[in-house]
Amino acid sequence: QLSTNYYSSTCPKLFSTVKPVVQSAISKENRMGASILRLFFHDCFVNGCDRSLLLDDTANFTGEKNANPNKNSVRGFDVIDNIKTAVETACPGVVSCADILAIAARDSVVILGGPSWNVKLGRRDATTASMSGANNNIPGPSSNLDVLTSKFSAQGLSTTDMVTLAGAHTIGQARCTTFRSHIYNDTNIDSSFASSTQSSCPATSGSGDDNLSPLDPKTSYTFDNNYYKNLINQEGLLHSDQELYNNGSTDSQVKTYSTNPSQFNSDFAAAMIKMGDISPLTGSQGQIRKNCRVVN
Ligand code: HEM
Ligand SMILES: [Ca+2]
Ligand SMILES: [Ca+2]
Repeated sequence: QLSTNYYSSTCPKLFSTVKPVVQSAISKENRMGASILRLFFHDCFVNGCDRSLLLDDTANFTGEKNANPNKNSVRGFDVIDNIKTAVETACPGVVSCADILAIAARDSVVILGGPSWNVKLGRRDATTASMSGANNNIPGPSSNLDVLTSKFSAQGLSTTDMVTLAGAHTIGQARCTTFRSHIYNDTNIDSSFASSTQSSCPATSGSGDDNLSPLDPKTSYTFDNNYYKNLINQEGLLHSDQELYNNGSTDSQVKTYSTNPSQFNSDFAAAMIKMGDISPLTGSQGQIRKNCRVVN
């Protein structure tokens, strides 16, 4: 039902309106591309890619921003607002926030050197959100391979898709609280990587919880296949990262990607399209929000 040319007559300048806003946000702060890509994932796993995540909490509405996987963690909402403002100027009332984020996620990957793909469009925006869905559906950093597999499977994504999409951790940063246990307690970690990471993440819970470390230290701002090389070197930052290469069924795919960047790139593009297909609102469902943070 979604199509790549959905706005070709109603908003022909859509792509050329979105990309410069994404570009300037990344130029201002390199990390922002990663943050936008993650917004897409955390939204699509809760009621599909309906941008439930973008809705602000109000006195009588509880959204997803304060769910555990999102609180003090997801970021980039102001950039989505800036894109929406630019798109509303070009084509008022036509383009959904749902589609804007799908385009912005693609543009972020491209700007950081990753693959491109044709974004399917025609999604509409939710009028509801689900805090419990966010808490239950989005896998946490201490998940083992079985939990990761089942949370992706619940969204119609295969284990192969999961290993591919986890390659998004080739960019961006994580807070100490999300990897403390891995770097202090796990044994499937390179010892010098563990000690260097420990230097900015104190062992005691409550101290330095928000200190950041790069998910892929060597090429933190480049979308490449280096994440998989890290896993083979036992340099995954999160417990969940290293689970993908821990003598299990996904080891072979990690190995393939570590030596074959073009296969990773083409699989990543295909998997992003697949994730973007999760339960879209179409036709008369939902609405085209005027402001991505509030229901019309
Ligand atoms: C496989 C299961 C996954 C788990 C357990 C996981 C977990 C995490 C955690 C704990 C963080 C750090 C958050 C923080 O400290 O605030 C993070 C960051 C990130 N995740 Fe994932 N993630 C997964 C899959 C994905 C997928 C599928 C994508 C996108 C396709 C993605 C994109 C990102 C990005 C880009 C960042 C860095 C964000 C930034 O720097 O602002 N992750 N992830
Ligand atoms: Ca959603
Ligand atoms: Ca990288």
